[in-house]
Amino acid sequence: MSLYFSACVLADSLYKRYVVGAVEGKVPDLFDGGIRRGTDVFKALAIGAQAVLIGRPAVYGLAAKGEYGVKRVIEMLRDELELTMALSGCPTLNHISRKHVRTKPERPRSML
Ligand SMILES: Cc1cc2nc3c(=O)[nH]c(=O)nc-3n(C[C@H](O)[C@H](O)[C@H](O)COP(=O)(O)O)c2cc1C
Repeated sequence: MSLYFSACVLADSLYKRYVVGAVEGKVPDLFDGGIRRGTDVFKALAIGAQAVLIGRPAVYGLAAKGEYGVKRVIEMLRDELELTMALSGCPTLNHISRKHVRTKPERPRSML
């Protein structure tokens, strides 16, 4: 996700303008691809997604431990997301916002 996320945040204004802007709430804004941990879910929601999709992590869980493995993958993502929310001061999903993530150009300012 970090590479994927870098691409996303660098294109953040384009994403907002042409994706979120274009659909204008007419269709759900789903983030698909590269979700591997709860922090990835948090970042996707912060840049405007309403939900995320997972593909390979569920398949990996299935291959390792069958139905239980898929359940564990989802539990781990949820637990990591909840921890990230707690550490970020977000009591609910609605509290996650764009101000919780920084793009590469914004980074030096945040380090002052
Ligand atoms: C086993 C498997 C089958 C998939 N089949 C389809 C498909 O039939 N049509 C489709 O549009 N995407 C399909 N995908 C792509 C997923 O919907 C998703 O876009 C992709 O896995 C990226 O998410 P990930 O990084 O979490 O794997 C498939 C992915 C996997 C792993």
